Amino acid sequence: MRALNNSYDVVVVGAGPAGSMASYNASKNGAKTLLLEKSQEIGTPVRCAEAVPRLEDFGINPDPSFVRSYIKGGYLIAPNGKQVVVKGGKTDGYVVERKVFDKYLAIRSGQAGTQIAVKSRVTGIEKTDDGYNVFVNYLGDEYIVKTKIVIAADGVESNIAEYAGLKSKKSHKEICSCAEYEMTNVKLLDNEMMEFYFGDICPKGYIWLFPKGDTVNVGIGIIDSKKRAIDYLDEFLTNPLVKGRLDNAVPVEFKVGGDPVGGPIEKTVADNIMVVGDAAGHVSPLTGGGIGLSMSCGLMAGDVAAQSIKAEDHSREFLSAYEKRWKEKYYKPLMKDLKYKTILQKLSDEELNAIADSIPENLEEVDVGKLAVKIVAKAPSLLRHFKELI
Ligand SMILES: Cc1cc2nc3c(=O)[nH]c(=O)nc-3n(C[C@H](O)[C@H](O)[C@H](O)COP(=O)(O)OP(=O)(O)OC[C@H]3O[C@@H](n4cnc5c(N)ncnc54)[C@H](O)[C@@H]3O)c2cc1C
Repeated sequence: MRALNNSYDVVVVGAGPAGSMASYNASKNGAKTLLLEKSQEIGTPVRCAEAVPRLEDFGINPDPSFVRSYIKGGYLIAPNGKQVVVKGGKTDGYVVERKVFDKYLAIRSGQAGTQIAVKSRVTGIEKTDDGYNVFVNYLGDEYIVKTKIVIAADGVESNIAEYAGLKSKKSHKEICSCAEYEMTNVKLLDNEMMEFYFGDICPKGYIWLFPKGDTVNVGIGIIDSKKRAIDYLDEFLTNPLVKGRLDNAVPVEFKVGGDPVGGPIEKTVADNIMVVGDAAGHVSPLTGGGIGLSMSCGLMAGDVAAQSIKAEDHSREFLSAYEKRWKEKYYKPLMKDLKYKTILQKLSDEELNAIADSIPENLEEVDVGKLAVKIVAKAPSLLRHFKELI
């Protein structure tokens, strides 16, 4: 493989959204960059519900080749069936075909100058005087690629950062176990709205229905439960909450995966290395969404990598500009989401019902104080959670 017989300014491990965006920005800003992906086809296997934020905010045209649905909001559905409608903001976006979308992002990076090697698994990295040796297995042959900077974008299964002593191990309580059917013949409440179900039917997580053109992603994410995610999902298919809407549904794809919802890791840079995306915990602990965050933090890492090459300074101090940038933008919101998730996980079905029953149709006209009093009147046990929020 020609691309592996070379040395680079920047080697990015993993061609997910984080890696493709990081390599795109590194190349665009002049760094000689290699993107390594262990899969033979970028974007596969898919382990995702495929909802992405407004792509226009990343300068990406929402091309029909990968956009399957436009999303204008979602229904949050309590155990008693009460629906709370949320629209705009973070719920505004698309459901994409990730196999095509991830490949599109890699192609875009290749067109900016990135060398790409697929079916190339990184098996280790070794610190050198000013950079790293990256060990790559390609079709059974071992290669050593020299680089000044490594960007670890190797997702939830990440071990590249740990080779550099950066990542703390996440416990199984911080990884959401997910299972998902992509199904056709599903009747949605609205073809432009997502549906989210909460409560005992999906312990410490939620069930989702995301419109995807002529199919729907029907999935579940749970934590630390007695049964497997797929068992809860199969039970849900006949739940009265979706009565008559999934009766004729047939799966055309099945996906499983882990979502790191324990919050961001603290240290994401060391000399000659940066960590980004799922590998860095750049995922909302509340929603499990990480594509937008990975893309955004990937751009930041690629930008700082290119600056570091120009400045001929690849030290931790220089690369800290990346950590400073993502923390300024995302650290507080991620920690807030972590707090909300922790509270949400403790709510009983009765408490979830009390909250949903008290929330008016028009959320914009809500007086938060009066709403809190109304909710606590319905379920006094909720008072302890309000105290946690203060
Ligand atoms: C079931 C499920 C549903 C989800 N739904 C959504 C959703 O609807 N919206 C959303 O925003 N987020 C969702 N997420 C989260 C989202 O998928 C991730 O946050 C996102 O993919 C992170 O991007 P990334 O580039 O960091 O990692 P990834 O997309 O995981 O990419 C990492 C890449 O690194 C490669 N790699 C790993 N190790 C090596 C190695 N040693 N050598 C070479 N290559 C390697 C992998 O093959 C992979 O291609 C979901 C997650 C799950 C599990």
